[in-house]
Amino acid sequence: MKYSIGVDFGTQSGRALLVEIETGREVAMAVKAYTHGVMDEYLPDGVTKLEPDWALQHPADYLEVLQVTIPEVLAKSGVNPEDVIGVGIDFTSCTIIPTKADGTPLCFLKEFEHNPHSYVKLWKHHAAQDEANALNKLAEQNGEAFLARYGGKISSEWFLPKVWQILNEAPEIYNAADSILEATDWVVSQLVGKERRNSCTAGYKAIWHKKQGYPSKSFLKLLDPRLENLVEEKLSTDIFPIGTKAGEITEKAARLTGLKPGTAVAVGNVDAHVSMPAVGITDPGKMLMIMGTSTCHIVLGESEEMVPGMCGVVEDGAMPGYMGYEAGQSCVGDHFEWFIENCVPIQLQEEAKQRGIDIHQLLTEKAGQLAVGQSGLIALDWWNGNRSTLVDADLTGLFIGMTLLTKPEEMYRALIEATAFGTRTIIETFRANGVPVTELYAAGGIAEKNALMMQIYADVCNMEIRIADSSQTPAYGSAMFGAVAAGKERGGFESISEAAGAIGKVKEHYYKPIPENVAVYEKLYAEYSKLYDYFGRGENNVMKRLKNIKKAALRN
Ligand SMILES: Nc1ncnc2c1ncn2[C@@H]1O[C@H](COP(=O)(O)OP(=O)(O)O)[C@@H](O)[C@H]1O
Ligand SMILES: O=C(CO)[C@H](O)[C@H](O)COP(=O)(O)O
Repeated sequence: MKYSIGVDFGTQSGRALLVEIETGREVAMAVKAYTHGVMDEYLPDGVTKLEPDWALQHPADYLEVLQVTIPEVLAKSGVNPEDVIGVGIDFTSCTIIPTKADGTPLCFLKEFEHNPHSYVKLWKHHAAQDEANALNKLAEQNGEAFLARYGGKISSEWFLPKVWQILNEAPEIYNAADSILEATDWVVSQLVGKERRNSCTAGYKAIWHKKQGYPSKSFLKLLDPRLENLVEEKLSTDIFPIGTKAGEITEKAARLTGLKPGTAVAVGNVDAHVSMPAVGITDPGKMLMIMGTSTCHIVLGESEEMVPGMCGVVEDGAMPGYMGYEAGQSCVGDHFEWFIENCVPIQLQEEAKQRGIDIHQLLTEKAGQLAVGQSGLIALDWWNGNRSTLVDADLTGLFIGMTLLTKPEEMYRALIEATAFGTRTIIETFRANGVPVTELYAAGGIAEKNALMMQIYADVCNMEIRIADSSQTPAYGSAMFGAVAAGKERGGFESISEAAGAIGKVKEHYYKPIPENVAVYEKLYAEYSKLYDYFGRGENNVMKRLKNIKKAALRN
């Protein structure tokens, strides 16, 4: 038997999954929580305070994940490393890291360890909104064609606003960086000893196009004369398609991971996109929601359509041979996390403890006893801004309909429904703009853990939902890409579509819309849509004004 390992670098932790290639059997899994977690208040020195909307990570944590989880899956499974023929990596994105030419992250250097800009900017770092706004304004004025490929707006989560923020606020870091790259490519470089930038993050996050390349020098100069040579100075025009081999495990990486030197390593990928073949999707119209801290929506299309508010359309971005469309919601599980940390009374916490269940399970159980519409609540799912279709990180959350009788489980349910309405808005926007969405699939921690939530999504969207048959879908997808990198002759696959056909999998059980619920959700969705437009499209910018007042108050 031959095996492949997929390593999924999430928001809070990294996990490795060892897969038997022929059968798709998941043999062993290991998780390592990041030692430094998400740094959103202080640097590791404990004194350097971060401003609001920052979210950083420490690259040492990524190496630790490799060092801990790969030996662990080898030990747990008893598989001989000789029989592991491939490794694939996926990551959150856009998650970027400034490094020296030899790959050393700037935050590893003594001189920069107290400088926040030397660390990894995590996908949910939202402090480059000013740069994103300025970029969008100039791109629009200049008639830049790339803008439409990103739904009309470049998000503050993406590569260029984040890099520009470094330049604006810490030119010494910008100047010291020989390379600024996606964390997925950095980890791959640590395994194979050379930089191999992937087409997925280049396309979706760094405004790279297969035929047109990056934004022009003249546009970059218009943004800031110091950015004119950004591509030559900090990026690369050598972009490697997903589904190809980045290289092989070096002697150094072998010492770190316990793998054999020469093991094939796939070009890096993104947690969302890598999950498509894992559920067996290889053709257009089938939308996959990857639901966790945030949700990404990926769907394949035949033609390049310009969809307002999508995250991007990239040729070969998710599956070779197709246009890959991405949209997303910046905050899904994070809503529920916020809620359980801040809004759950002690009695409920005790009840969960006594019954030996998770507080999410308890709230879900109670929320499941409510009839649709019974709470009288609607929420706007913008606790971490709106990624699609408004592309605005400055929007914030909202509950409407609260009374003295409002219960925590009603609020929890309203948050679930809000995320479902957000997804429906995305689906309808795709459909209205020439990208068919005919089937719905879900993967990720939440799709597996929360049956009520999946039923609510089926009812709100009035679509059946099929669920990934792996609790580690991204890692499983990465293992498939690892097997493709190894190639057929070594016991892997010829192509990712062959792999998807052979071992892509969904559960037998799927969710079907319940007609009575669908009818009530139609009414609630109509109300949600009104609130969405009112607060999100400029009619009432109260959320932004409050944010400015807050920023001013924090400065004093
Ligand atoms: N039973 C549950 N129902 C809904 N959300 C949950 C449940 N359990 C955990 N979560 C949320 O799921 C998120 C974690 O999702 P997961 O897929 O495990 O991680 P990640 O997004 O980092 O890959 C957290 O934000 C947490 O609040
Ligand atoms: O933007 C994304 C992919 O393009 C994801 O939202 C981001 O990577 C975070 O993923 P997760 O919620 O699973 O931690």
